[in-house]
Amino acid sequence: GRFGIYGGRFVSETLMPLILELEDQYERAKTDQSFWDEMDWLWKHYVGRPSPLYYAERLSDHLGGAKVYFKRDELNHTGAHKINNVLGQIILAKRMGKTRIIAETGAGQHGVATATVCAKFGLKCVVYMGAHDVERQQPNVFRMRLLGAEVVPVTSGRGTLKDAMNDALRDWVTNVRDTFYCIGTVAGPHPYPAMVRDFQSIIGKETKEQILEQEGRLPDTIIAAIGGGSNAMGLFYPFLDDKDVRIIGVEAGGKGVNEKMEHCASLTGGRPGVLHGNRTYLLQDDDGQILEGFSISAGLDYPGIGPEHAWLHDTGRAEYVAITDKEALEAFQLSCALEGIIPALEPSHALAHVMKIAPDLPKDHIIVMNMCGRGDKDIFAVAKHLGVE
Ligand SMILES: Cc1ncc(COP(=O)(O)O)c(/C=N/[C@H](C(=O)O)[C@@H](O)C(C)C)c1O
Repeated sequence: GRFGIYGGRFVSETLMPLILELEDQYERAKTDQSFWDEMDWLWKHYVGRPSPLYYAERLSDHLGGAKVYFKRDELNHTGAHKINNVLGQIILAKRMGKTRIIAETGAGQHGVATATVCAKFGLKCVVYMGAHDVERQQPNVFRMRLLGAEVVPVTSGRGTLKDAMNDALRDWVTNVRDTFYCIGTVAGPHPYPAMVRDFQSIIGKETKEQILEQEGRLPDTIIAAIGGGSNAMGLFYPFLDDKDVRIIGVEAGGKGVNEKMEHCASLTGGRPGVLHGNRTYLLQDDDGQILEGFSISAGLDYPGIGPEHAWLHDTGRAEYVAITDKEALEAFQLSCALEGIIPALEPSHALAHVMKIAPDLPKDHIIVMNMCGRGDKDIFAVAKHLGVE
């Protein structure tokens, strides 16, 4: 469960039996064809996979350089990539006889995906969400409740995602018998980061098939936004051994990566530490206190990053850059204007970096960007930022 010195399993003793049972279930499921048959059926008939690989022609012409493709995971059921992972974890939870699912959420997409799959399988669902995020992602809070989930606003700490994850872990320790913790990103104690990556890898597997079909070769650059890093790991993982494919992760630069730490660029502006059960890069002060971080996008507003990204960063296999709120808002508007696609603020960060690099790249350079979520949840927040009602 290690990626170099990153990853591992830093949990309280009371959780160990459950973590070991989960690891055993996952190891067995990995080679169990009936598990993947059930996943494939649900991905096709319930999620609507494969998601299209779409050539954004008008955007590419406007940028005047590389050919830009969007991997359209915003077209999945519930409007983001989160459901890819939730399906896998809940099938495992059912196999473990669990009847109550808990989850943390920030942007609410993971919460909505968890509530959705619980409604489909008739499982009880409790979602922990920072009070601040409850405010800025109201549409998703209402959707979760419509789907039958209990949404618990978290006011401990500063009432953000970090506190929601801590409260979810506390719930889990108290209810290990009937409860399964469905983690929304490639964080948490082993096996979560590897398991979430494996479920999200459907994104990269489809992309590889689709780009070979449409262009007859692999992309030159693949790029994705990073909160905890699950949509990025899902796109990147099937390409790690294709050394000619340049890999770029885009973190939330907030108001700018500076000493005021008003960002969530854990790799660019953080250092190694332990949080939520794994060792990775974290935003922390000199005493090791985890900082809140800042981003216009709730989905990237996480002061840590998946341990596998920390390793890809240190080994140089992937590059990691930071995009500010302002740059993300510009990309958000460009996607609407040129492609008729309202992106979530999260993938808007990846698009902002595409806008930076595409113009200077040759016309036959192929970029694939993960359009990991749609912007319905963000339109009121964006309207406020743009001063238009
Ligand atoms: C549309 C969309 N795009 C990207 C992300 C970033 O999460 P990763 O893909 O795991 O880096 C997110 C993250 N959403 C989480 C959530 O909905 O709970 C997030 O807020 C937390 C798990 C960090 C998202 O909603």
